[in-house]
Amino acid sequence: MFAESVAALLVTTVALLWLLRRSFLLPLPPGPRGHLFFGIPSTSLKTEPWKTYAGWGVQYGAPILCFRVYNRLTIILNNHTAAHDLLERRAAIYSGRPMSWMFHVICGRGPAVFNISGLDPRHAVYRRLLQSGLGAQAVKDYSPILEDEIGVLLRGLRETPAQFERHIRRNATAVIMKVAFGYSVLDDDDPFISTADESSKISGWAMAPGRWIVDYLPILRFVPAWFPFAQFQRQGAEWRKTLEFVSDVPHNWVKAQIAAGTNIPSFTSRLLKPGMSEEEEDIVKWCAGALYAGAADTTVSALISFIMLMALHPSIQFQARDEIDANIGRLPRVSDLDRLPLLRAILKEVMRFAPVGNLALPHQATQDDVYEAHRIPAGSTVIPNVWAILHDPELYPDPFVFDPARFFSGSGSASAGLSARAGQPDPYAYVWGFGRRRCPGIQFAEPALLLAMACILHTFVLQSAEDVQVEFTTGITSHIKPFGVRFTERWPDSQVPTSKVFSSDC
Ligand code: HEM
Repeated sequence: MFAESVAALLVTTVALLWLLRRSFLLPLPPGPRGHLFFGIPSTSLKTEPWKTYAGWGVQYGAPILCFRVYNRLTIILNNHTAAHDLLERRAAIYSGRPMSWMFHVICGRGPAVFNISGLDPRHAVYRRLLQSGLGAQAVKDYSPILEDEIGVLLRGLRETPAQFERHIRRNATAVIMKVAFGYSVLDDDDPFISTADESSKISGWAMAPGRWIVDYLPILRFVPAWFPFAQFQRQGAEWRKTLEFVSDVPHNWVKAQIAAGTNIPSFTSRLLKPGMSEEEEDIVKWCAGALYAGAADTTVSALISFIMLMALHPSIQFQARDEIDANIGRLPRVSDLDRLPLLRAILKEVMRFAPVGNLALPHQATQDDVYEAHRIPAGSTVIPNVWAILHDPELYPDPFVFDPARFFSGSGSASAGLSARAGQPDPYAYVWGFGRRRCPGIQFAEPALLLAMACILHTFVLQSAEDVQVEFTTGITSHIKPFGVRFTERWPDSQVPTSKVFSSDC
């Protein structure tokens, strides 16, 4: 008996040692190692880093890469299998967010939905509230808001088409401010319009790898702002004010409206209950703020890409317009969208060709792990290279060709002339992110985008110069760099009364 116990102990010890040895001795995934102390210079990641990562994938012949900036490790997942295996199948240990001392602590954004760790109990509460507030039923309730705001958008495009970006941005902000807070954006100078754009830029700057010394030496967060080298404290304090404006002002505005009995139903007013604890109210505030932060810049990027790509591809534009004319025959409404399969395929192709988030958002490994004989240490930042996946020629032949037929197998006039390439993987598996951090706004974003797309094509013909070079901006969300698009009205005033075209009742 004694001998058996000793043998069992020995076997267990050897097995444990073997396992430990295996994971400690396994190499990190391949990738550029850079300088012994500094690692990779962060300046090399300033412009379109997704292309740099894809290039490294070819150079090192591996779909999963590793590099270091100072003392922080980043793992890049350059293909769909690695992204799926780690971020979906092992979501339990890949749902963290990398700590950004600059953004989370100095700018005060730690508790935000986007930033909170997947292990924090608040994460599950946030997700539950967002899913119920953005689910199919909620979207039905918000349809009148979408339809009303489309009227304002079309009017703006008609009056000052050259400013189409400004109109699109106004529309995205107005919709989400109404949904989240019941707040009406009345004019283009509303502070929430410019702040949406600014907040998104601040998030990108504050989380840029290698930019803030405090991210690599967190002890520096205690250095006072007046200290000569503490520029990060001064900049952080300024950004904090802008970001707090976005979360606190509308929340307090809803509370004041409720107290005065003048509130209109919104995500926030539905969730705020008398006698709520401070903690519960704080959760509501961060969730509503996440609607604004999640929706405002992303939908702008997708819609602007759509407009530019339609202007560059008139034959696809006209087929989509024919589908709208044949299946609906008037200004579309939310309830009509299921009758526009070609338009949905176009949206998928816009999001594949010009992804809104080329690197989604970074996840963090919360435990040591081993993948394909490589070690992934706990605490590593894990980035899915969505751009590389969506431009992988094995998944999407001729990936740099804009071709909605990849996702359209319909028949009839709308499909005439489209190449028979349907059946390529649905880009929605990647463009919305992965696992437990996947975008909770999908059910809201898709109809909002489709409605705007359908109404724009119903109302205007879009044209651009032919020799335009499509280029992209770098940021958490990426945009096609703007070029001129001409909007020609399909229904001159004399034929269709304005109120008929632009009212949501028609
Ligand atoms: C074109 C539109 C949109 C795209 C492409 C998009 C894409 C994404 C992506 C890639 C992520 C990160 C997922 C990950 O970490 O794996 C994300 C997260 C998120 N999105 Fe969206 N999104 C869009 C619209 C929206 C809208 C309309 C809302 C809300 C109304 C929203 C709310 C959020 C929130 C709250 C998160 C954070 C989830 C978390 O960290 O747990 N998004 N989105």
